[in-house]
Amino acid sequence: MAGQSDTGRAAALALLQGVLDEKRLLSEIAPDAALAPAGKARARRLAQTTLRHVGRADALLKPHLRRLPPPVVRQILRMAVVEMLEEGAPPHGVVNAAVSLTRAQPNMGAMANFVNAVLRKMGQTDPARWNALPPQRLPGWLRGRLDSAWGRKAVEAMEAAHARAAPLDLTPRDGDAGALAAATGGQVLPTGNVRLAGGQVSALPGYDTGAWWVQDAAAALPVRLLAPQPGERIADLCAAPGGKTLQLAAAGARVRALDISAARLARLRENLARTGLAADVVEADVLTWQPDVPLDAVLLDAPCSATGTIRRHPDLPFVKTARGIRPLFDVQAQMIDRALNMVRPGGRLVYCTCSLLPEEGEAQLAAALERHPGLGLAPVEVDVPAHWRAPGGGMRLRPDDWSDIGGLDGFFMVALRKPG
Ligand SMILES: C[S@@+](CC[C@H](N)C(=O)[O-])C[C@H]1O[C@@H](n2cnc3c(N)ncnc32)[C@H](O)[C@@H]1O
Repeated sequence: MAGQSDTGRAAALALLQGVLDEKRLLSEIAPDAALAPAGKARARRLAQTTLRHVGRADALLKPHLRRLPPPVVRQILRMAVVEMLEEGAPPHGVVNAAVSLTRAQPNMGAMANFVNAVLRKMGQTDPARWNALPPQRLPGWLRGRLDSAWGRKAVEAMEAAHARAAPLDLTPRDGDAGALAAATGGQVLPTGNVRLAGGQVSALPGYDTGAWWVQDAAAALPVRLLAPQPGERIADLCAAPGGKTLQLAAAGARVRALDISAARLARLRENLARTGLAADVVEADVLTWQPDVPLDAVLLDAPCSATGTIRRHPDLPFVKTARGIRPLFDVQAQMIDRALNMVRPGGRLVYCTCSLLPEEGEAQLAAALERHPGLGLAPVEVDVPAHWRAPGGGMRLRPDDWSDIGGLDGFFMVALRKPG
């Protein structure tokens, strides 16, 4: 009978096939229902670690493959190499598990000896050789764009950042990062978040009472730029699953949290319930919705390529394409125009995207300023490193920033003021 770890490997293999062979995002692949929560988490972790290092595994495997094996066998080999060399799992167990997994695949029994022979050689690899392999490269289309935007050195630094899993950042509901750090054993970040190495979220102190929520330090900054005041009417457009809604509500604003996705809004409602915070939840399309009265401020966290989140979503580079992303640029511009329509004269708009592409950040800002004469940059009171400030206004954050303390998501954000 298969043990939990074998079942976990089979589930991880299914996730890898979904991403690498079927070009589906991990979030779109239902986890194996037969697995216990810990097994699901392990399968996801193994799949994600493999995705972060596929390029390095291929570099080691290449001399041993006279021709490419069938896709399923290729994924088994890649996963086993990463388990042995990146995770440091004992080769004997990994090789045996990979051979069993190969035998369990339809019509792949004859490949079992080949898998065994290749992986036995891989198991003898000097760890120093693995560690010396360069980080996995981004796909050509994305690498080219980032290279022309930020330069080759920056791209290599971002690739190195993508090889590392993201830490766990928490936002305290009461703003007291010091107390939360003391309770959880975490580190206070300059953004007012608390950083932990990882761990089971629901087991951390304060989870049940909703004393905090999980939110990358970079993702917590747009609300700080908006500087919500108690009683202000603020719409959080594209709100789900609601990290920014929670920040706005915790600041005492009267929040309308709007999103087009009912499934994602269900998660937002759960987050509100857990933290005991209040917002008016609206399922609607930003491109058609209009508030009944003009708003003091709007936060627009627009749908984007999400290329700033590759550290936590290593599946993205294998699934997203330049062609798939391009239509979003127009949507973002339309959303900015709609959002400005919702704000009262003198009101604020914060626009942000978790993207590394200037088309979704700096270029959107420049075009919006051109389309809307009188629209101005709002003063930014947040204390951030000078190099985060983008030359044309707003802030540019990259995953290779803060490399000594675990990095942060890539983002562009800007605060704008509508003419009075
Ligand atoms: C970047 S995510 C938002 C993350 C969220 N602001 C947070 O901090 O948790 C973008 C969201 O935009 C929503 N969305 C996409 N197109 C939309 C539209 N036309 N109208 C409203 N929401 C939309 C998606 O459902 C998704 O939840």
